[in-house]
Amino acid sequence: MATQSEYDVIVIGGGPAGEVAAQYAVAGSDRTAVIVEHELLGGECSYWACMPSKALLRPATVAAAARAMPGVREVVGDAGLDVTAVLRRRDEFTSHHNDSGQRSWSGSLGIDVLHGSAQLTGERTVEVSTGGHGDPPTGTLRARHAVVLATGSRPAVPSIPGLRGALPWTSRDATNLREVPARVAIIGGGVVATECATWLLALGAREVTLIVRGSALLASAEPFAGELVAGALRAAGATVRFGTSPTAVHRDGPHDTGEGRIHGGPVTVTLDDPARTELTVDELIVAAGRRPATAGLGLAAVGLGDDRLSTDDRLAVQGVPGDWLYAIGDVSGRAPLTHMGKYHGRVCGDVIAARAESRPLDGPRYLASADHGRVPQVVFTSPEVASVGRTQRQATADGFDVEAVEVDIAVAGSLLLRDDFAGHAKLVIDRATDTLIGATFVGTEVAELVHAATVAVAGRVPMESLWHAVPAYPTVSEVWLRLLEARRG
Ligand SMILES: Cc1cc2nc3c(=O)[nH]c(=O)nc-3n(C[C@H](O)[C@H](O)[C@H](O)COP(=O)(O)OP(=O)(O)OC[C@H]3O[C@@H](n4cnc5c(N)ncnc54)[C@H](O)[C@@H]3O)c2cc1C
Ligand SMILES: NC(=O)c1ccc[n+]([C@@H]2O[C@H](COP(=O)([O-])OP(=O)(O)OC[C@H]3O[C@@H](n4cnc5c(N)ncnc54)[C@H](O)[C@@H]3O)[C@@H](O)[C@H]2O)c1
Repeated sequence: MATQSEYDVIVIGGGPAGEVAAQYAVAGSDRTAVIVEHELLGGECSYWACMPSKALLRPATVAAAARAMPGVREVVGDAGLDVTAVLRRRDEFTSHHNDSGQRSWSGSLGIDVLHGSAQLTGERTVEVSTGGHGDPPTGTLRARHAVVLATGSRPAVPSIPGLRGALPWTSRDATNLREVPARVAIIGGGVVATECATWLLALGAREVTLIVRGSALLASAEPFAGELVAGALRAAGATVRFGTSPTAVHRDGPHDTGEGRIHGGPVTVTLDDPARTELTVDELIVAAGRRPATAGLGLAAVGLGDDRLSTDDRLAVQGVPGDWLYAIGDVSGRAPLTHMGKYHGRVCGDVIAARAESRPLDGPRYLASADHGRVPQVVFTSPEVASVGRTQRQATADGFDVEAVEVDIAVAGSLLLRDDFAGHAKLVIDRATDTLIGATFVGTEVAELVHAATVAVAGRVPMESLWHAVPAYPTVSEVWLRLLEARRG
């Protein structure tokens, strides 16, 4: 059990959001904090999500760039990736699922870490079971100032007959794969599905089929993003089936062989198309979204009626008086991205510190305003999709009178990067204020382009001023000039 039972701040969940909240809540003070974590300190992001997925994707990007470059392609040839070496590097990125580095970090800040499952039992009171959920509690902690819920999210598994019993892969298996299935079907057409299809093809999967119930990949992005990613996945050998969902799943001999290993015999997926098409694959991956991890958190004990949390912009949970309960990161139901969870952690930690010291919460520092129309995201497919703020469709739905401008990315910098560079960019401009409210870039390695757009959106920089932000030559950022020129006509 903990070295003490009373802390200034108790954080439930030691993912990126929880860690940062604890750090900011105690920074420069003698306040005490504990993080209760039932798996590994560092959370989903470090061991099963961002880190392993990006470690699997980067070698494919580098190999494709090398193969596209005369003078280099003659040296690298057509050979596929060295799968063993890629997986070894992936395992280094996830610290072989050893969180001692994270624990040293928290120790260096004076933050205690308690291994166990936590649940709320009343105001400022948290019960911890060191065994797991459902086990008898092993201790009760009390928070003097705040309890922060940072429990993340869980994959949603649709109720399709036979699906759960077939022991399909979730993103945890796909990011921690130990063997590459030759034939794979993926349920979903969102971020996990498209990134996962990209690395599976690069690692040598022979048949990859995306089963997409809607009519687009990456449906919440600008439509051209999903179209370009679908085209690239098909060119790499994937099959993308739109407008269809599985109606039944059957597996011969499902067997829990462990994370990232093929879970039994062949899987047959029946689709709801008129032909009742059956796909037979070696592994099925569920990438159908994620749900906030609120189950078993004891929300009813603090008067919350259901399992959905809603927070104000100080990240305090609404419906709980006294400003002692906060929710951040994926569990908050706000943008489910690591950088946004860490941002919540910074805002929430600062709010807790100010309230503990009876300081006024003046100024924008204490409000998580970036959640509203200013969220950046990069989808690390090939091509990448980098975006911030609202799409044209979202902006119109939100009542903005918008102007959109778009161009292909074909500038000196992009041609220098790759002879075959292909990409597209779009700006969404609010006519009333003449400021940028959304931007999307699709193309090879456009990830680093998005922060300039984020600065313009967050800073409400007038379009007129952007004209004087001169992009260096020759860089892919010259696309900004092309966009502004296209707008001038
Ligand atoms: C495959 C994949 C790839 C992704 N790639 C990216 C990316 O490239 N960039 C990006 O920004 N985002 C990415 N994401 C999203 C990102 O992983 C999440 O947004 C991020 O992990 C959320 O952080 P968090 O701290 O809110 O939750 P988590 O990282 O989920 O951490 C929550 C922690 O709480 C613990 N916990 C839960 N309940 C309890 C309890 N009752 N008691 C004690 N501990 C508990 C869990 O064990 C976990 O460690 C990806 C997601 C997936 C699935
Ligand atoms: N690079 C990144 O930033 C990154 C990478 C991976 C994941 N993530 C985060 O993780 C979250 C989860 O990703 P995701 O891809 O699982 O979710 P998503 O919401 O992006 O996509 C879910 C997909 O599953 C489909 N779907 C949902 N329910 C279904 C059902 N019952 N039957 C068939 N299809 C169904 C949806 O139509 C959609 O295509 C995302 O919100 C994203 O923020 C981020």
